[in-house]
Amino acid sequence: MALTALALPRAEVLLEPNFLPVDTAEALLRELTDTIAWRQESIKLFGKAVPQPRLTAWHGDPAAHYSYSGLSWQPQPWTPALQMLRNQVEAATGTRFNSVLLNLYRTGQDSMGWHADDEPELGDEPVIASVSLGATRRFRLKPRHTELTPHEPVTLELTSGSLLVMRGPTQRHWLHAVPKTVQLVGPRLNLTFRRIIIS
Ligand SMILES: O=C(O)CCC(=O)C(=O)O
Ligand SMILES: [Fe+2]
Repeated sequence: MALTALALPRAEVLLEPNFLPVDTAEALLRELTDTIAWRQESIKLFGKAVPQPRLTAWHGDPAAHYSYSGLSWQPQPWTPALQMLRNQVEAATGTRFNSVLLNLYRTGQDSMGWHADDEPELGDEPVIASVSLGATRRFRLKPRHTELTPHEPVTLELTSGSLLVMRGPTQRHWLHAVPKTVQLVGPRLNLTFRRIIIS
């Protein structure tokens, strides 16, 4: 299997559903769930601290500082498991990454709202490589400006072991989200590998 491009205007989105074997994904899910120092961060909304509906962790090279949703992140060091996965993702994408954001969606009530990964630290056309482990969740994409990019929202089912890559102008022209679901789903762990531009 290889990365396959989706036919979307003003975007480069590629998907490889079976990037990791099922048992590898299962073992990695268990190891990361148990060993990562998960935190529930809060974001300021209208001056009020609102806990994010998911757990997060940030690992990377020491120089890869990052701000995300108004939060400032100092990366934790690479663990052997994260380092090994980074090597595989770099080989599959032909891109170097210096950090990874981990998100743990504990239940169907955990989610991520509409956003683009367009922070200045990521540069003009960032490559974001996203590995999913555990429960299948819906990943939605929609144009930022429907006049410029007329297209219906797109829904992908991100299964355990899948690799999704967003690159080129995707973050400039599209938003993405992981909506809540009322279905009874187990935990899902997502890792987005990124390259922070170190100034
Ligand atoms: O969980 C996902 O699939 C998406 C995560 C995401 O968009 C992000 O970390 O910026
Ligand atoms: Fe994102």
